[in-house]
Amino acid sequence: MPDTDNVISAYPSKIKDLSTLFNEHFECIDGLAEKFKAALKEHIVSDFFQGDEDEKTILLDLSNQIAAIKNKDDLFGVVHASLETLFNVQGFAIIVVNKTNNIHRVYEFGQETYHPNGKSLNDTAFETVSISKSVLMQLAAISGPVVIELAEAIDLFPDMAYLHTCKNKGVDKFAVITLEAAGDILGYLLLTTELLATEALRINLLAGVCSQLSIALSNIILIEEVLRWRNEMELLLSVNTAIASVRSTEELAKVIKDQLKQLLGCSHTLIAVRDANKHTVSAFLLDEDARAKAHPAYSDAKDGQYPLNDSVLQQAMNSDLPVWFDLDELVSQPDVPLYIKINHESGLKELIICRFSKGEDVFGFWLLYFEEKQLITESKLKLIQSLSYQLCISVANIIANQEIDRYKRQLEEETIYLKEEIEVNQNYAEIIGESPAMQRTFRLVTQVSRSDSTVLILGETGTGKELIARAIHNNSPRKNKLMVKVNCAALPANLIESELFGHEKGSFTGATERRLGKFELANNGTLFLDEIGEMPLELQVKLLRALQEKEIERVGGRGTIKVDVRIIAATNRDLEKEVDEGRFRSDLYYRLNIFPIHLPALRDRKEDIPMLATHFIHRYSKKTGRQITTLGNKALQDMMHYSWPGNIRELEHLIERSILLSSGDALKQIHLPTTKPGHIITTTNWEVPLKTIDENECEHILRILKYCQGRISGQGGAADILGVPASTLNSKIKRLGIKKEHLV
Ligand SMILES: Nc1ncnc2c1ncn2[C@@H]1O[C@H](COP(=O)(O)OP(=O)(O)OP(=O)(O)O)[C@@H](O)[C@H]1O
Repeated sequence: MPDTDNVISAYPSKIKDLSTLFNEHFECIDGLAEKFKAALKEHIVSDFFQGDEDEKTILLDLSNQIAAIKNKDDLFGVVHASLETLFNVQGFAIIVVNKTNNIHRVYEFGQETYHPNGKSLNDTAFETVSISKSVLMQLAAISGPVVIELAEAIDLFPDMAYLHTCKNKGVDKFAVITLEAAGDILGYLLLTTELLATEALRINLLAGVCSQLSIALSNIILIEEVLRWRNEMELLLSVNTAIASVRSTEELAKVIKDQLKQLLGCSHTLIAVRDANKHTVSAFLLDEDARAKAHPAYSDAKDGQYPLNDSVLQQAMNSDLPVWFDLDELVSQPDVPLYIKINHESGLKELIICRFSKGEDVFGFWLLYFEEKQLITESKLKLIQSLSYQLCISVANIIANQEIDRYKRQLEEETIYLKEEIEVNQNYAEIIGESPAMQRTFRLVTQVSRSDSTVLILGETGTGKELIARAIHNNSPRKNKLMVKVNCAALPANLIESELFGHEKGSFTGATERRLGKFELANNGTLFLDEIGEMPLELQVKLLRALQEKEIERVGGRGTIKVDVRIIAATNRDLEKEVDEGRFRSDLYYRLNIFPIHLPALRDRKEDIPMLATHFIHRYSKKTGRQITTLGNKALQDMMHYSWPGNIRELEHLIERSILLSSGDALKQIHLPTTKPGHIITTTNWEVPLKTIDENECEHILRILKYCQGRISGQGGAADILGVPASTLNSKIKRLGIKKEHLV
């Protein structure tokens, strides 16, 4: 109930004037004045009660409308309507303060909104702007409605379109009213002060509107939070499903590109994993869209190996939560890592790093770069953390799959070698030779086998260099590991490096998968470098380095890999001569020539021929199902007088062929080749071989086939030279039992 005396005393001059008038002119006015006073009092009281009732009704209406509000569009509609009706307000702004990382949303609403950057109302309403810490502090000092100058308000919120609109309209003062709910400051309402001056008596009404507004605002913030959370959960679920089905780095890169980057609003991401040495990390998954790609140092940075304990990674390694970095601050510190430097110089502002760990073991990191500052909210950090757990599992799976693939390939290759070894062991079960030269060789083999020394086996083709190499390996402490053979003459120069040292996926055209080199495959075993004299000069340097450092680097790889390999090299070239003529590096020659073994040519140990011949007759009789029990004297004599340019291999093949061409249980004849340049037949007791027409024909066809390297048809082919149609030659070949292997 208002105090009417006080109200009347608020109008003293008017009451005084009235009573003077009445005193002077009317005696009876005294009684009327009392009545007037009573009436006025009654009017003021009733007016007051009416106003109070209106406000209550308005607030009740407002509260009903506010209760139905679901989003900020509804809120602006209702608040605008009530402010306009109650206070004739044309425009207002609501600033919602989000304390996390000083991110603030400014919701503006006004007519004819003007924006300094020429943006329209649709662009500016609800825009998100960041507010400096000092402004925040000034705002926090506001408790009730305060009046500030327009210039002051623009200083606080230079980008607020609403203020610029007001400036255009000539408004020079503003009221700032704090919006609070349950003791928390939600934000601020900005209005013109004109309203406060003219509606001074309705300040309570304004406070009522503001408290309703605060409730609605806090509801909207909660609804928004729930919706955002629900959206994030949905996205997280779909990303999780996508990540769960990822099997390769390519698939992972696609999920990151198509879903994660958009979800997190980051410029690019990178996954780094720990290297085999366990002290450094290097890139595992690079982002194709990395801004720093144009940076001159990008290629160095991308291929770099970074210590796990560098100033940046160390912090992420020690934190269970994602760690947030300001790149401006980071680069001002000493020893800033190259990857930070190039990203900062490419305009990136912030970085979040999550660690990947299996239990206590940190095996990698996820780096997310942002182009703008202060866009990382607490909820985004939580989201990043949840995603990093999924990514961690996915990356661990990919690495495990790669390892399995690698082992599978290694196993496949090892199986090939083991099969070869079994075959070879069957072949090489016996090394035949009783000549003093071979006995000397056996002694050397026994001596060197026990050590890890590099062995260089020299000798003409077919003298048994590989056989001796296997004997050394099989008698060495490494015999339970592989002996891996590389034929340096059989590979194109550009492939030998990858054959020896392996390659990383994508290191050259055709390198579709990471591949182990022979060095790695022979780890803890023996590497047999056959035909070492054929190795290209440029690769000789790399081989020398590998032999000296005992470590190799894969083609396209980052960093070196330690290997423990025993080297046995062989050549039929005169390496000293090769060195003199500049085709073989002298330093590599000295590195290989630690323990040379010279294998004698067969012509220099003819005393071994009968034994070798018997050995091969047994082997091939068995193989062909024949029962050859005798070697004719003439056949033996022929062999003893032949020069054997192809050495034991030639002897072996000739015996096989002769067995095929013979009949009965005696091998009476060895089908030695006729004179060829360089193949001097040293037979002293020349005898005319008594051959059948078929045998002669067979020999002649074989000779021509060899000359044509097995080509039958076409110009210059065997049929062409022999002057018969290809079909005729084919049927002759069939009839005479000539096989491919006879051409060797
Ligand atoms: N002492 C030996 N006793 C039995 N067989 C032998 C002997 N020496 C070589 N051989 C046979 O000769 C064939 C060729 O031997 P090997 O491949 O070891 O020669 P190589 O010197 O390495 O030849 P290349 O220089 O052409 O590579 C083998 O199939 C093996 O059966």
